Formats: sequence, C-alpha cells, structure tokens
Amino acid sequence: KNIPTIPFYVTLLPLLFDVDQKDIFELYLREPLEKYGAVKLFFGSRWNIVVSRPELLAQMFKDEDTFAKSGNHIKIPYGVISAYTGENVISAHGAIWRCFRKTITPGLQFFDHEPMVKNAQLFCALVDKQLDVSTPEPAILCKEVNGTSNLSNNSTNEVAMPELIQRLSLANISEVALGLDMGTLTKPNSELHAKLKNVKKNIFKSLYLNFPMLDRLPIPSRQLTRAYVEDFRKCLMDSVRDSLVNNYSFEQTKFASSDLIRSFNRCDITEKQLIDNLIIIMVAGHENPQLLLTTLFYMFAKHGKWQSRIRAEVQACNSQKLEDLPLLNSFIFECIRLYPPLSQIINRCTTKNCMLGKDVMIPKGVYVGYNNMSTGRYTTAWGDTCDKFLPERWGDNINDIMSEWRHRKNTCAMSAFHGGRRACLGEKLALMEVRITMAAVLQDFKWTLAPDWVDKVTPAGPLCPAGLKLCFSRLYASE
Ligand code: HEM
Repeated sequence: KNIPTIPFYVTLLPLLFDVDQKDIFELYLREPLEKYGAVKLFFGSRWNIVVSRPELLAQMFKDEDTFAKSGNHIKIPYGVISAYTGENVISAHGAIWRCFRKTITPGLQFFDHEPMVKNAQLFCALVDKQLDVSTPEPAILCKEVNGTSNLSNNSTNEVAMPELIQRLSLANISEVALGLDMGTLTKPNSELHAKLKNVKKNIFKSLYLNFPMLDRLPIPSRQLTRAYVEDFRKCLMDSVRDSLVNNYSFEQTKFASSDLIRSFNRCDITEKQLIDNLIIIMVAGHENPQLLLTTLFYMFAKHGKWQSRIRAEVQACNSQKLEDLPLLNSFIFECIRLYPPLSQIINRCTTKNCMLGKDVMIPKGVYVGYNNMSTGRYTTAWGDTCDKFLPERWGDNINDIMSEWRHRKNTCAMSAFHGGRRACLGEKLALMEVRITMAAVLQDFKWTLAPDWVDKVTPAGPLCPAGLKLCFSRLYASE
C-alpha cells in the first residue's frame, strides 16, 4: 500500500521495442521512485517491490531477517539459472550463508594482484594486435599526450570491446581467486571460455527472465541451454581438480577456491555447494568488473579531457599506489554512481508482514529488491547535478574522496556494492582490477568512441554500454 504500480508491460518493452534501460528508467521509473522511494514492478512472473530511497535501502539491508535473501534456487528452483548458480554465498540466507561467507572472505580480501598487472599488459598487447589487423597503413603514432586530436575520423583502428574485456576479466578472477589459468588472454579459444560463452549467450534471454515458468516446459532450445550449463559446471570443476586438488596445491595456497576445498574436505559444505560457490565466484567475479570496465572505457572516450588529465596523473605517479590517485579514483566512483553495473536486483523475500519506512505496508512473502540506477541519481541525495558527470563532486584530495565514498556507502546513497553485512566481498578486488587495467591502457593508447557505434546501454539486466566499439591509437612507436 501507499506506493505506485508501474504498468506491468514496462519490463517487457525491451522485448518489443528498441529501448534501453536508461529510456525505461527516465520514462517510467524515475519520477515515481524519486517521489515515493519504492514502487511495485512486474518482473519474473510476479509483482515485486523495488526500493530506491537511501533510508529505505538502509532499513532493508539492515533487517536481514525480515527482508531475507531468497535467490533463484528458492524463487525459481526449476529455472535454468538456478541450475547454473545453485545455492551460493550471494543467494543463501542464515547459517548456510554465514558458512559460505566465512570460507571465502580471506581469499577475496587478501590476494596477489600481480596477475592483474600481467593481464593488463596482455590486454594492451591484444588491443595493439587488433590495430595491426584493422589498420591497412601503419597505425597513427601520437607522441603528444594532450588528448585534443580527434581520432574519430579514422575508422580503421576500431576495436570491438565486449569480447576483449570479457577475456581480461575472466583471466583476472580465475587467476586471482580460483587459482586457475583459463588461458583466455593467451589462447584465442580457451575451452572453458568457449563453454561459458555458450551458456551466457543462451541463458539470459529476456523472455525467460520475465517468464521463468517457461523453464518448466520441455522447450528444446532451453533443454540445450541446460545441457550447456551442466557441461560448463563439470568443466570448471575438472579444472579446479587438475589445478588444485589432484596435485594438493590447495593445501599450500590461499585462493578462495582453496578455502572452499578445505571446507568441503571438513564436510562443512557439500560437493554441490562447493561447485555452486566456485561458479558464483567465476560469474560475479568476471561479469561485474567486465561491466564496470566497459563503462570506464566508454566514459573515458566520451570525456576526452578527463582521459588526458588522468593519463597525465598516472604517468606522473611513479611508485605511488593507484588507490591514492585522486583523479583516477573520483572518475571511477562517478562512473559507478551513474552506471552501477548491477542496476536492479530483486532477490529478497519478506518473512513476515512489515512496514518499509513509516507508511509502506508489505505483506509476508513479497519479493523486494533495489534499483541502484535510481539511488545513484536520486536528487534528494545527490542534488540538482545528480545527472551530471562530475568526478570532482567526490573531493579534490584522496582522503576526502575515500571518506566521501565510505560515507555514501554507509548512508546507502551509493548502493552499487550493496552494503552492511551482505556487502560485496569483491569490491576491493574489482576496484583494484579496474585501476590497474585503466592505468595500463591509458599509458599505451588513447581512444574515442567509434563513429558508427550507437550510444546505447544494455536493454535490460546488467548495465553497461551495449556492444561498445572504440577507436584506438598508440601512444608509442610501433615496431
Ligand atoms: C564492479 C564490480 C562489482 C559490483 C558492482 C558488485 C556488486 C555487488 C552487489 C550489488 C552485491 C549484492 C548482491 C545482492 O544484493 O544480492 C554483491 C555481492 C557479492 N559480490 Fe560483488 N560486485 C562486484 C564485483 C565482485 C567481484 C570481483 C567478486 C569476486 C568474486 C564479487 C563477489 C561478491 C560476493 C561473494 C557477494 C555476496 C556477499 C554476501 O552476500 O555475503 N563481487 N556484489
């Protein structure tokens, strides 16, 4: 009661028309969410409540017993998505969640970032190689670093970003958290990657996200997707066995996967729970940074002056740590505010009749979620400039910037990484990954948006520029 209902067809619009998430947000969600702080929204074959006002989010995140996590394994146990990610640290609740979280926390908080440095260099080499392929004459050599020259007229140095960024983020998570070398940056067709692509291409179809009950029917294409899922899960587990179990290397290493194996050996978790958690580390650990990296590449291309300023900052930083650079970090935080990679998440269910804030009455058994895109652009929280890209809003020195970041997270005005007890366990890793990657690429290349790329974000689900294409040029002499 006391909140508006968004017309049921709104989440189906991307199925029928050429609209993206930003269009839908502006047309249907922004105003009611801003005014009421929560709305009723049809998604996944049911009516849900989606919250965006920071104070209401704070209540929801805090009161975990009333707004209990209820992931796909409970919501749609028959769904192909549930077969993919099972019961894991993100979806679980109560004692099982505590056990999972305790197990994987050390590996995700204390890790070796050297593979990310090496992979950023491999990534630059792959971009470089594409320039050689796509440029009939030698690539432009730009000695000057002021970012003023307009490269967008040269369409021969175009690079399609999605596949490359995915290869990078997979390499990073598999080496840093899982202790595996998937070979995504060194081989053109890593077996695990090929299988994962098959799963991703088929599983997140809008139709099945909106009507998951279709997964109850024996639809041949869906059954095939289920088989791809099983095959991928088995292949990942086989790789973990080869890299960590059979040679006992899990005993000497501190990867999140090593801790999961130890936990399984102690019978704290079952084999299925072991695989479910390996899968979610792989999935959340590569997909979310992949989305953020895509947004960062896009925003650097769109804001050439920032690209030049931050390049100069990175070049001058010597041994100073990347997490101490004010421009780089405020740029990243501002991108996350405007383009939170997980724009909307609905995976909690009320365990009793309750009140959200002072006047929203919610019965037991209702699915409740949150809309990060709206919270990041909430006028009451961010002021009249909420739609403007202003990295300087975070502060002008690193201490202020970091304390503003923490303050915004604590007050739930920045909810892109959740917060509280269920805060994202990969935030530190993801931020480190994007700093390292962007610093490496900024030093080797400058880039603009490809002139023929249509400026759109993804139609639904995870948020980032759709099918991003960029024009690169080298900042060093090619051999
Ligand atoms: C830009 C990158 C990332 C973003 C924006 C992000 C965002 C989030 C969000 C919003 C949640 C809460 C989900 C919910 O409400 O159900 C979450 C949880 C989680 N994330 Fe991330 N994530 C990122 C990267 C990562 C990475 C690299 C990992 C590494 C494996 C990771 C691991 C986790 C885990 C384990 C949880 C569950 C925490 C819990 O419930 O105890 N995330 N993340």
